[in-house]
Formats: sequence, structure tokens, C-alpha cells
Amino acid sequence: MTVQSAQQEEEQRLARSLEEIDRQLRGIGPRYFGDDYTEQLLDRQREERQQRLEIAAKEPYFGRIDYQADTEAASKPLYIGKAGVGGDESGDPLVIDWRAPIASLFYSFSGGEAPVTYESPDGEMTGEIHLKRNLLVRQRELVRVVDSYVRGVEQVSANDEFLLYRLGESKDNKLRDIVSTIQEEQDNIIRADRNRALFIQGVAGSGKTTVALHRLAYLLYRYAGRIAANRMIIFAPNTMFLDYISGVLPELGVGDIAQTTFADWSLALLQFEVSLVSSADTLEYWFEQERSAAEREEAPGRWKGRAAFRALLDERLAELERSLIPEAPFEPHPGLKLSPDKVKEWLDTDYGGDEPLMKRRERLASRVKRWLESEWKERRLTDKQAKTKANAKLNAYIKKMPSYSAPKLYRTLFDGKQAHPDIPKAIAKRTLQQLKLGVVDPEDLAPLVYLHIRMYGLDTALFDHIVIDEAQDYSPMQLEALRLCQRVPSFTILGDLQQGIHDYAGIRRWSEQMDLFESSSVGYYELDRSYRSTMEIIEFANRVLAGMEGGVKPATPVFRSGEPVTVTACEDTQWGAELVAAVSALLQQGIYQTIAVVGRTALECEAIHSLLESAGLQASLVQSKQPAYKGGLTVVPVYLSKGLEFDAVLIADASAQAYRDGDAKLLYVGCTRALHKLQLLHRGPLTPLVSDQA
Ligand SMILES: Nc1ncnc2c1ncn2[C@@H]1O[C@H](COP(=O)(O)OP(=O)(O)OP(=O)(O)O)[C@@H](O)[C@H]1O
Repeated sequence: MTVQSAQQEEEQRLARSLEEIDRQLRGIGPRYFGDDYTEQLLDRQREERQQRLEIAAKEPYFGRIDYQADTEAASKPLYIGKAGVGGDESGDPLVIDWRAPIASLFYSFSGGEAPVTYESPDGEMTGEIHLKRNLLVRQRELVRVVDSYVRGVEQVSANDEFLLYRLGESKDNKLRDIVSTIQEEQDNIIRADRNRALFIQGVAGSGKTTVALHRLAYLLYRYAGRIAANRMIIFAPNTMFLDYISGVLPELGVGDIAQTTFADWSLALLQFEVSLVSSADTLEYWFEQERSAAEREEAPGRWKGRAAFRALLDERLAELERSLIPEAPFEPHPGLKLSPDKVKEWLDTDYGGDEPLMKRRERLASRVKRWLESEWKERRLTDKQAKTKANAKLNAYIKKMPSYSAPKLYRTLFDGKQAHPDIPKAIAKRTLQQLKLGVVDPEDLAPLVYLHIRMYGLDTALFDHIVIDEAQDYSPMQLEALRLCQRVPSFTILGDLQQGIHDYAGIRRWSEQMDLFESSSVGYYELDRSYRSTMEIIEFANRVLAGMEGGVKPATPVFRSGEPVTVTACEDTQWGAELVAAVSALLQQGIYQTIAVVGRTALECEAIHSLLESAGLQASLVQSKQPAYKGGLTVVPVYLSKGLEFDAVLIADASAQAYRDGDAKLLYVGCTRALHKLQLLHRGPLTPLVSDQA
């Protein structure tokens, strides 16, 4: 088939499809606002259908495969889109949802006449593919048709033209969905089994965040009715990042999934009984001045974050459990005794198991009360005075069963004689001082959450699935706390050890987290291809890490060539003027929607921001606790740029003074934020991390 006739064929098909989608949209009945439960359910279904059709009415599909099942005599065209649309009377769907089992062929098929297989609910299906076609529809118009495979024709399209087209686009201030260009290695992760602790180590720009969000949409589709969006949660590093990723799930037609930071979630769970030291203080401490490797390793965050710290918490919980039974028997009336052994028996047998400790305490207290009432009944006691006396004794007895909040129990670990001997003195001293003021450090949140859940349980339902982004910054103790929120592990845990700039609190090896799970429930994937940046940028960034200890895996670029990376030396006195000139030049090109000037510290960024403003260049300054990333021209400290991306990045000062030998990960993070253009300026000698590339 010629390109022209393919275009014609698809234009006709698009017109028919749109007509049918519009017809279905018109046929949806009016909304229902009454109290009838069945009607409400039907209304919700109608609304969901309407949302799907509205997505399809703009861009019904992006791909087509002509597939011949083993059991059939001829191939059928299957159109794949963001939202599935039912067909007319013929019974065949008009558009197949990208998450449907058969749609996996579109992502996994890379040519050849060999039989293909996919997993369906009825088992493995086999067939042949005759055509794989990419279709670009924008605002109901067919813009492009590209065949990447036609049976019987040698190698139709060598490169994934569509992928390169998408990657070449410039980006605004929001992450986007990638349904039309998901790559096979990404699709394997998206469709992996639900009940797993799935770890994904992926280089910068390999699509980890994007893939995790698509996986949620997939899980909701695949396990519809069994899992719910409002029982899923995404943990991301900060509120600005949450805002940046907030568009993807709605684009995929998914709402209602909680997206939060571990700190915000923990503080709410602890009912704000404690507050957190300012995150700006923590960041300033670790990033504004040089901190040695030894200091980072021995940091309180590492100490309290270890899985071994859990043993100390468990010890304290066990002690609390033992102390729930008052030593002396309960004697409400002369001659009537309830022995500690009997109370222990109740605690162990009737209220044992997994129930939270303080809930067991409550039940135990009620049990003792019931025992007293039944004794009264048996003895036909009517003497009101005797009863009042006994009730007073009952209250005194119950008071002897200790009741703690999580922070109060936690405090005992660090406090005076009760303090745990294994805790280093300096850590105990600081923690206690803080707790007395009702304040905690970030690393205290996970142990507090752990204690709270073990003592009081969760207020909300258990989670069906948990996503942790930038998980290399999570301590094993955080994972321990989150594990309590599920019956069976169902996690997507993603990160990049090479970007582990918060290693004073996070991990050095994935095994630190993986070892918390049974090996049979752990899955591990690596993503090595980087989709964000041009080849030039990736090769440059790879060499920043090259000298680093500990088996660095370089990112593999997609074949997308761009401008060379530039490194420019400036006289100290000229640096400000050169910076302004470089930013102006980038703006004047008019092709970059987002430009970042990346500084080493918050202080330096404030100075750069003033410099740009006084030169008449409007820029937004990113600070910790920033609620949203606005796009346009941004000045950002390197440690807050993690997770974000910009069309062009200017590293403001890549001098040896700013980036020392130990700062390779930090500079790597800065460089890998760039999609199309990377420039470095330096005043004073260039950092040794890139000196071979200048
Ligand atoms: N298959 C794909 N098709 C098109 N674009 C893709 C694909 N995979 C990833 N991208 C793009 O690559 C960029 C990086 O994706 P994302 O931010 O999810 O990566 P990441 O691995 O989380 O990065 P980092 O660790 O550096 O924060 C995004 O612009 C995303 O849209």
C-alpha cells in the first residue's frame, strides 16, 4: 500500500470512528441527582463512559495492528487508544484500551514473521501480525501515518520515528502521558503482577515516574472491582514535584489517587501531635556546606533509618504489652479476686494476634468491666454503695494499664534511665530535646508511624497499592512503616542510586530495602535507556559519574542528536554579565518553553535571581516547600531540581569550588534535567568532575 492510500484509508476510518463516538456521546442520558442507590450507580457508570468518550472524541487512537489469531482465517485491524470504546452491532470494539491484554502486542512487537503471543485472562494467545502502524491524531485531524512494519516488506522503518518525534517536542511545566510510545521494557513493568514489591532502578530520564503512573492506570483497569483508586497512594519527594506530575493520571482517565509526601502523610496520621523541623533547615545543613562521607554515613537519618532500629521499637512495644497487665490482682469486693494470670489469658487468647496494642488495651478494660458485672449478677448484688466502691476500684485498676501515644512511647527510648543503651548519646540527646518541644526530625517520622500503627492501627483502609518515587532517598525504616499498611506487599518502588543525593538518610544499595520482603514477593527491573536528553547531554552526564566508586551504570541514549554541551570559563568579575547574556540568548532563540538556571545553593540562587531581575529578565525562584513549578524561566538549587526537566539547562557555576569530588551525583542530577540544551559556566577553575570534557 502506498503512503498516500494509507493516509486516505485512515482518514476515512477516522471520520467513521469520530462519527460513531459522537453518536455514542449524544446517546448518554442526563445526569441523576436523586437518592436511589441503583440509579446513583448507573449514573456513575454513565459518567465514566462519558469521560472515556470525551477523551476518544479528541484523539481516538494512536496505533493500529493488523492481527490474525491462530484460530481465525484472516487478520483484523485493531485500533489502540487511550480509552476503549465499544463498537456498533458488529460486536468488535471500535477502539481497544491501551491497557487491554491484546494491546500489549502493539508495544512488544518489533517486526518479523514469527508468531506473537500475549497473555489474556483465558491463557496465552498466539497469532501473527501483518501490520503495525502509528497514527498521530491531533484535535480530530489525522496528522501523520507511519508504518513501522508491513508483513512481507523488509524493514519498513528503522528508527522509531514516532518516539523521536515525541522526544523532540519541547515541554511545558507538566509531565505528560506516553501511551502512544511506551517502550517494551517499560511496558513489562507497567503490566507486571500486582502483588509484588516491584523495585525499578532506572537511570535519569528513563521514564520511571511516568511508568509508575501508567502502572497505576493499568492496575486499576486489570483488577477493576478488586482494587480502588482511593486505596492507592503515591509518595513523591515534595509538593512542587507532586504538582509537576499531577496532570498524568487525569490524562489517563484516572482520578482519586492520593498523591502526597511521606512527611505530610505521617504528620496527618500522627494527628499533628508533633511538628517537623523546617525542611529548609535540613536541606541547608546538608547542601549549603561540605559534609564528609563519614558524616553522611553516621548521620542520625542513617542510624534511625536502619531496619535494625525496628528491633528497638519492637522491644519497647513488647514491654508495653507486658505492662498492660497490672501486677496486683483486681479485688473489687472482699473475697472476690481477678488474678493477673486470668487477665493475661484474656489478653493472649481473646485479644491477641495482630490487633493494635492500644485497641487491645481498650478491649481488655471492657472485658474486666464485663467480668465485674457478671459477678454482680451471679451474686445478685444490689447494694449500690458497694457497687460504687467497686467501680472506683475498677477505674483505678484500668488506670494501671498504661496508655501511650506514639510520641510518648518513642520518647522513652531516649529518656533518662529508660533510654535504650544502644542509642548513641548525641542522637538520644538531640531527639529528646526536640521531642520536649513537640518537634521531630524527618528521620523520626517513620519510627513514629510504625509505633502509631502498631498501637492504634490505621484510620483509613489498608492500601491496595503504594508507589514510592525517588525511593533511593527512603530508609528501610520508612518501608517498614509502609509495609504495615498492607496485608500483602503491592508496591512500585522506583529510584536511581546514582541520583542518591540524600544518602545521609536514604540507602546505598537496593538490598537494604529489598531484604525487608520475602524474596518470592520481590521483583527487580532496570531501565538503562534515557529518553529525556539528547545523546550529547547523556554522554556528558555519564562522564560526570564515571569516576565515582561503586559500579556506575551509564545511561544509554536514544539516538537523538542535538547541540553540543558547552563549558565556558568566565572571569570572576564578568560572571554575572556572562550569565545574563547566556540566559538572554536562550530566551531569544524562542524555541525553549522551559529554561532552568541551576545554582549550587539556595543562597546562590537568590543572588542569581536578583541579578536576572535587575537585568529585566523575569524568572521564578524555586525554594523548598514550593507548592508548584510554573515553567518558563526558573532559578533552582540543584538539589531541588531532582525529578523535574527543562528544555534548556544552564549550570550557573560549575567551578571546583562549587562542585567538589564528592558532588558527582549532585552535578549529574543538574545536567540530566536538560532535554535539548545544556550549558555550563564556571568562575575560577572548573570542577574536576568535568575537566576532561571542557
Ligand atoms: N516511552 C516514552 N516515550 C516518550 N517519552 C518518554 C518515554 N519514556 C520517558 N519519556 C519522557 O522522558 C522524560 C523523563 O521521564 P521521567 O521523568 O518519568 O523519568 P525518570 O526516570 O523519572 O527521570 P529522573 O530520574 O531523572 O527524574 C519525560 O519527559 C517523559 O515524558
